[in-house]
Order: sequence, then structure tokens, then C-alpha cells
Amino acid sequence: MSDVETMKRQAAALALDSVRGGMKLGLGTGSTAKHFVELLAERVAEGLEVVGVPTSEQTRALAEKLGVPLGTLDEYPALDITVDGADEIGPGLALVKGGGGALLREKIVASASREMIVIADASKKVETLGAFPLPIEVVDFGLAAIRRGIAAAAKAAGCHGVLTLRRKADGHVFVTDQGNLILDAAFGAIPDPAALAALLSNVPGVVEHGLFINLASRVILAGPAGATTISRAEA
Ligand SMILES: O=C(CO)[C@H](O)[C@H](O)COP(=O)(O)O
Repeated sequence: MSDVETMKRQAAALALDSVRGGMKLGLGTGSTAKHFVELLAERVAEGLEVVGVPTSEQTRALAEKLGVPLGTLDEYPALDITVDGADEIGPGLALVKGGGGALLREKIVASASREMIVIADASKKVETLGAFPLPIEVVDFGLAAIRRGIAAAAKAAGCHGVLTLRRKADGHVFVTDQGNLILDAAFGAIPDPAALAALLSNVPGVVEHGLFINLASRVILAGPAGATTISRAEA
């Protein structure tokens, strides 16, 4: 395993320490969340009783394969903990998420959870959000008008940048688990993430965006010297 994968697994292992029998867990998406699902599955095999609610079809398939009992948010609308990765972690534990295209379900599941624990390698911690292009999930109608709406909202929040329609490696347009499209917004820097989040949410055609404000309660960051936990109160 590479150094960075070892760090991600270490963060995932620490998050597992917060899991207790009987909990209902949101299961995140991405390479770091995958480590958590794998470690959780080991504990389930040893007798830990939990129910997981996956944030993507990809995570559902992994958890099913590994024998983690699954449920839906309709069955369990109030979850104990969601454990998920992030693309960037900024001041106040504001996040950019959606690099894996699962931001909509990830935000719904995190919002339904008493606690969201973010697990990441230390490279994800930044002073200012925005170097990672912000994923914005949009409907498949009126894309040119939606782009204009996003650009106007971004400008009002002091952000400028190219919006790129996400495509898969084979060139086909990327379609989310909810059947929507993703525009990746290369803003470079987001001076006021909360303001941008509010403005983007008001653009007709925007289903969701990857700014997670006041959702993460703790971040477990693993670096070469070990892992540290940062709570929102101290971030
Ligand atoms: O938001 C996400 C998926 O939509 C992921 O959590 C994010 O992209 C981080 O992924 P990784 O752990 O592979 O770096």
C-alpha cells in the first residue's frame, strides 16, 4: 500500500473507534471512505451490529460485497454518524466534496446524521477552498442558462472561473446516481464559501453543490507523523 493509502486507512481506523453496536451509519464515497467500509466490514464479520446507508451505488456495491448490512434513508431517516472523505477541508471545517460525483447523496446523508466525521490525508487541509474545482450538480435541461446563472452567482460571491462539464475517461458525459450532470467550477479561490453556497443554492437548475458548510463535526487528518482530530469548534 502506498504511503498516502496507509494514511487514509489510518484515518479510517480512527473513525471506526467512534462506532458502537446498534448505530446507523452513513457510508461515504471515494478512496478514503472505501478504507472505512473495508475496516467496518471486518468488525461486522467479528459480530458488530450496525446498519449502513451508502452515499453512492459504488459504495453500496462495495458494502454489499463485503457483507455490511445496508438500509435506506427512508428506513433510517436519522443516522448516528456519517464517515466520508473530502476533496478540500478549509477554515471552520468547510468542505469541498463531489470529486467522486456523489455530492448530492453525500450531503443528504450527512445532513441526516447527528455527526459527520471526515477522514482524509493531510494534503486535503487548505487555507482557502477552491484550488480543487467545485463540483456543481445540475439538471439536464437548459445547461447554457444554468451556466449563466452559476457565473452570476459566483461573481456576486467574488468568484470567477471556467465551468467544465464533467466527462468520464471514455469521453461520455458523466451522469450522477440521480441522473444529473456535474459542472466543475475552477474558481481558484473561494473567499466566502458560505456566501457562495447560499447563492449557488438559489440558481434554478442547480440541484446541489459541493460546498459543505457547518456539516463536518470532526476531521481526522492523517499525515506522515500520525493522525490528528480537529473538531469544528477548534478549526
Ligand atoms: O466527495 C467525494 C465523492 O463525491 C469524496 O469524498 C472526495 O472526492 C474524496 O475522495 P478521496 O477519498 O478518493 O480523495
